[in-house]
Amino acid sequence: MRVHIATDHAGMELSQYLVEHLAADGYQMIDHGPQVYEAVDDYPAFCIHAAQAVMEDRANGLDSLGIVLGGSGNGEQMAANKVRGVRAALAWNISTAQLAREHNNAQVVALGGRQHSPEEGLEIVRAFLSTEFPGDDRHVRRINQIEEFESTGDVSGHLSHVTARPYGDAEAGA
Ligand SMILES: O=C[C@H](O)[C@H](O)[C@H](O)COP(=O)(O)O
Repeated sequence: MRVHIATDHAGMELSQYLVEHLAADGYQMIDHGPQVYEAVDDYPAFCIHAAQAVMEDRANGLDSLGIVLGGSGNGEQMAANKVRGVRAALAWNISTAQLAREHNNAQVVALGGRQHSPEEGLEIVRAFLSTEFPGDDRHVRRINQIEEFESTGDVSGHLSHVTARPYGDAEAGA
């Protein structure tokens, strides 16, 4: 399996550790940088580039996955999720990594390099990469609703499930 990985300065140590160990596991690792440490570099372009590469591979029939890293993983997840079709999940333990695949069919995992030891980060990423999406109907249905909104900007067809009730100050002003 091909794996695209990107980081910023805050995730570089983890990124290098993951590239080395995942390549030894047999994954085809594509490193989208940065290649040189710069303490003030910015995560969006690196992460977006890696996420785009995942989607390009998938459009060509490859089941590639992606890893985006930073200090928290938050901004990296946000950036990756701006790429059309990407479902990027922030994982902070093995369970959330597995659930990102099992329930959300995430193609990209985000991790915070400042939140985990390299060894722990590797185990979280291994859990993500080795878990399949079983395709349960309820999860497919929910993913389809996200994709519907992404392509149409509208989820009103599902609004029968949604209520918005004002409480507190909002109730007084309603
Ligand atoms: O969500 C963003 C990431 O955690 C970044 O890696 C982080 O904001 C970088 O922080 P700093 O520029 O203070 O090293």
